[in-house]
Amino acid sequence: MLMKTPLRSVLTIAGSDSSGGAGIQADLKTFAAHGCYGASVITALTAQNTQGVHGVHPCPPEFVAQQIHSVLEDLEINAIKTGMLYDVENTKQVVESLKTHYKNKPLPSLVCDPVCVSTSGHTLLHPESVELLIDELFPLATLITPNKAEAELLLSSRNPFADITSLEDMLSATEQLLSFGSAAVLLKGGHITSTMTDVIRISSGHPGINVVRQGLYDENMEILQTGIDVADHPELVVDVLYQSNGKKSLFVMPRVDSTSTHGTGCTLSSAIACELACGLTLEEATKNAAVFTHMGIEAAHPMGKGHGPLNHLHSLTTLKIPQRTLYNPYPFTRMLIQSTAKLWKEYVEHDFVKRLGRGVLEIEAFSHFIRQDYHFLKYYARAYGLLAAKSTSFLGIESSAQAILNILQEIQTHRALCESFCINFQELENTPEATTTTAYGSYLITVGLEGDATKLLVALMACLLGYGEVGLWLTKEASKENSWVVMEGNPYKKWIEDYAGQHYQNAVKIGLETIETLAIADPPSPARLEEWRGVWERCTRLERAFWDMAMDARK
Ligand SMILES: Cc1ncc(COP(=O)(O)O)c(N)n1
Repeated sequence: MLMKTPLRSVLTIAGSDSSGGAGIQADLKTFAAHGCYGASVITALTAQNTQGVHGVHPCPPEFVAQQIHSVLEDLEINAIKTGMLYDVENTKQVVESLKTHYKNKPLPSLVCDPVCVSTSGHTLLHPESVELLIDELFPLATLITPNKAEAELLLSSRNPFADITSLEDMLSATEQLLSFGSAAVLLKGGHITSTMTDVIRISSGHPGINVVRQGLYDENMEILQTGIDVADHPELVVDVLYQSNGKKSLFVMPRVDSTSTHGTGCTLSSAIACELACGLTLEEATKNAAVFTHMGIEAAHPMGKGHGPLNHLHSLTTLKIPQRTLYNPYPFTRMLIQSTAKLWKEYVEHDFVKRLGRGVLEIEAFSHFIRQDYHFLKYYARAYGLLAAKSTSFLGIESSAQAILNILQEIQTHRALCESFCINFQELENTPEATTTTAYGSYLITVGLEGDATKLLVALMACLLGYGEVGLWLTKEASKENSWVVMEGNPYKKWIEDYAGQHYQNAVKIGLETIETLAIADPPSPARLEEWRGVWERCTRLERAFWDMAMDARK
């Protein structure tokens, strides 16, 4: 018999959004994207679209009770999420049904998204229900996930003029919200702009606080650039998690400038419920769910005339979307680059590269580099051989074989280039291999021997992509008026042209397409993703070291 991993079931109790971006529809899509089975209890129907909510038709409370009963008496539910409850009757009913059903057994993880007002400004919870939500539902909840407006509304019911405008306000608001009785509070920072300075100030003022940097910042918490398309000083979104055991965490993400945010709160709370259903800790669940939601916004398609939905199914469908170039053509690769943005920039904009672009790079440095690169390419080709061995489709084998042929061609170019610099073939072959070359090359072989195809491709991409980036960057700079990059009379012109050329850029494109396909066909677990990030970072570091080595060879 086929062994199956247990399917986790998650229930959403929420309102229906006819336009499919928020509510029940967002929740079920998010459950599916997480590989969870989704059940749903509808509290109200809404007639809405990306421009607003045009009507609400609440479900009779008896029927809400009947739906909950039908689901819970039959299915084993591993986590529950509540969203729009709309009125006093239904809020009361949800609390009562949950209490009745779980009288003699533990309530599964309950994530309560206190949906009060839609992004478009429509009331989704009657004001009289707020007290009930606080007094009756929150004490049952594992987590509540208010945004700024919801937190202000909840707090104002006890304390007039609650106004949350800074990270400090957020911290004190979470503390007050926790006193309403849930086991934890996640206050979402989407409507409050923070900077890294704010995060540093808060974390130094609260020694116990855990800053989860989502892999976007280096150890010194400097703001980084991808070198491709991230602003110099990005505005941040910081979510604050406060647990009743006293643990406080900040989840720091760059702000995505997008109007495709309809359903963001529903998606985040649903993703957390799925992660909790799968047994993750609250902190891990929040971290993964925040990344999931962030990527959903990045991968969104413009839809409708107003605030369109995020892409709930980005992890399943990004590659199948015809015009992938709309916002972010390579989300997985971009995420890798962002995770090592500073290092990446140090590699592709290395002094070696800049001097080469100006045509003033010392011949000793280039000669050392080209000889070592010649040795390195042997490892590189062998690693692609391992990739072919790990491929299970002819397409995979073909693209690895093609990569090897490309490397063999690159070797020919190196030999010709060396001759033009008066280094003959024998001299090239006889050059001793430097430690840095061995370190990098043998690391690729090790990853190839021990890991899966995607991990090996991640290792190979740092070189493939980096050289492509260097070629394009220098060429683009050269085309500017009074550019610092000199092509005429530059002894390294041919080298630049080769990497900016169609042939090499085509190889880069194939590499990108392949890695995105692999990462989406077999979505990584958080642990596996972290491992891939580590491989990426190490290879980027080794690339930087390669050019450091060349610079050290100058007399
Ligand atoms: C049924 C339903 N549930 C929740 C929301 C909130 O979502 P948003 O804040 O994106 O409008 C909504 N608009 N409709």
